[in-house]
Amino acid sequence: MDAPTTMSAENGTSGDSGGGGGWFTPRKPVAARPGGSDAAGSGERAEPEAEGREAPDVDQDHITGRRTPFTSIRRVGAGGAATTVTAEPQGPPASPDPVQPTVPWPDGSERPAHEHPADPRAASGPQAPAAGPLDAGHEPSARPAPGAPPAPPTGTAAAEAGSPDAIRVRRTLGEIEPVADKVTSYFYALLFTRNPELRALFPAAMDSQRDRLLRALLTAAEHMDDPGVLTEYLQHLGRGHRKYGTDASHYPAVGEALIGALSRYATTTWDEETEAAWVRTYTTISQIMIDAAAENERHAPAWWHAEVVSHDLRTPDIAVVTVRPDQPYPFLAGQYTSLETPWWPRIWRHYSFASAPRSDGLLSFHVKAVPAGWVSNALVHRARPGDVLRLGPPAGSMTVDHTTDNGLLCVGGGTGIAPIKALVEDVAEHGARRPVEVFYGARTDHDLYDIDTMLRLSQAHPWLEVRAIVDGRTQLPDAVREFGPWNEYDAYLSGPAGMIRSGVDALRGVGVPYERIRHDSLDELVAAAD
Ligand SMILES: NC(=O)C1=CN([C@@H]2O[C@H](COP(=O)(O)OP(=O)(O)OC[C@H]3O[C@@H](n4cnc5c(N)ncnc54)[C@H](O)[C@@H]3O)[C@@H](O)[C@H]2O)C=CC1
Repeated sequence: MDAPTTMSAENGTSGDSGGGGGWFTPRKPVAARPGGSDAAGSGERAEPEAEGREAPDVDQDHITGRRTPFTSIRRVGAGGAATTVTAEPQGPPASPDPVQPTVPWPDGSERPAHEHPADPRAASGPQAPAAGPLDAGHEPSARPAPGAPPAPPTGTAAAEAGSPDAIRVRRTLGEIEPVADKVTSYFYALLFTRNPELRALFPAAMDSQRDRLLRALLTAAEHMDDPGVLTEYLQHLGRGHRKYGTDASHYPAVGEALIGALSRYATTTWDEETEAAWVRTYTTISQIMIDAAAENERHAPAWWHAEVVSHDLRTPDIAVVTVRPDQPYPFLAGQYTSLETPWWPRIWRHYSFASAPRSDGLLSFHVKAVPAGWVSNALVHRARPGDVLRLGPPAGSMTVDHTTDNGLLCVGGGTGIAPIKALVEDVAEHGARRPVEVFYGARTDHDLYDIDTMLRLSQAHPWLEVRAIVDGRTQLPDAVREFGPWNEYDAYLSGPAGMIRSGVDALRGVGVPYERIRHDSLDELVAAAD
């Protein structure tokens, strides 16, 4: 199964993945489903559905009619790159990665999400789109997640708060929310009809993909008044979209399709002022993305080729896949990447690195094949040594803070144990004498596919305690609550979205402040990601 987009305890916002909630509304807390298995909880995020689930119903006049010129978008990231977002009705500025984590089109990512600008421990690694591109969060009480914008204000008063542009943008979003599917269809119909060359940047079947791009754009627009978090988010999106072949010249076309779709469906609130507000907002969004991509291009490839060097089938549906990147791949333990197989071009999924950086440069992933998982099934049942995959940039901020001596409470459910193992190795390499407590949860004994590795680590390191929790009398989060106290620990949760939700609840219930709780994006876990 895919890995997540990383985040710390996060709040709810819409993002590039589909999971619970509409595009433009704050994420509603989703009740944990004890014992249940999340849609993506068991693995790969939902796969894109077949293309064309809905007739676009494109207005030909609209397609060929007046277009909104995005002349202020600079094609190259140089020259006074915008690094902060302004929602003031003036100057141009910057840009996101939709889906997949995203905005860039094709995917949308990067986890997510996962760089937390507001988090002092946030990793500075590349993308998060798996962070993905617009990842999103959930827990309403938690702080914003890395790589994801903060939850929007709620209520009428909140909707009317903020800059004039932000107010107009939110009014548009409020009006189109009930017809979000139609707006999406129309947006892509406009985009591809006017710019057929862009179609090749997207997967052949791309329902979830298309949702990501537009969703990412709208999510970003919704948060234009929060430059601190948004800028980081958009930069991440811009970097993450490089792997899709996104180019600065593509942004105006997307902006025109965006304005075309919004103006068609926001008939009550759309006027010249509103259009001007959207043009400024999109120009800001796209410029940030373009600048981030240009800056990233100076020191990192858009993607890495990675040859499979070993494929270890641990259970009938779980494989440990090890690859050798074609060039150095810098990342931090606890991060994840986006991965594309040769069998499903332009379909990217997130997987966490299952080891801390190794001297031989090899990277390992734990993959669980899930029923509808194109990528996960290919990786588990088809991939063999010699096959070449593509990797996006690393992302995620679920990394170890080496500036503190706090203990680490690590909770890994199923293949969510992968990044936990990497964190343990990271602590070991730093020679720290800080306590690390790992709770490794699984449905059955048989599902504890990596328990031998974890036990070997605990035998080698006296500061490490590993506990296997198999479903039965108690579930993973309950077990964590029974031990403790955890007030001297930083918590890391990795696994199914439901486990993370109930894990956060359990930890908060025993007094662990949310700023000490880190996990990947729940949205990434419950919906298609990149
Ligand atoms: N492969 C990777 O690199 C990574 C995968 N993940 C995610 O981890 C998940 C792993 O899925 P599976 O192995 O199928 O796990 P699973 O469904 O077999 O569950 C693993 C553990 O989590 C507990 N759990 C599940 N749902 C729960 C809930 N609602 N409340 C409390 N506890 C719950 C189970 O009791 C079990 O102990 C996937 O969602 C995947 O996206 C997360 C990080 C990295």
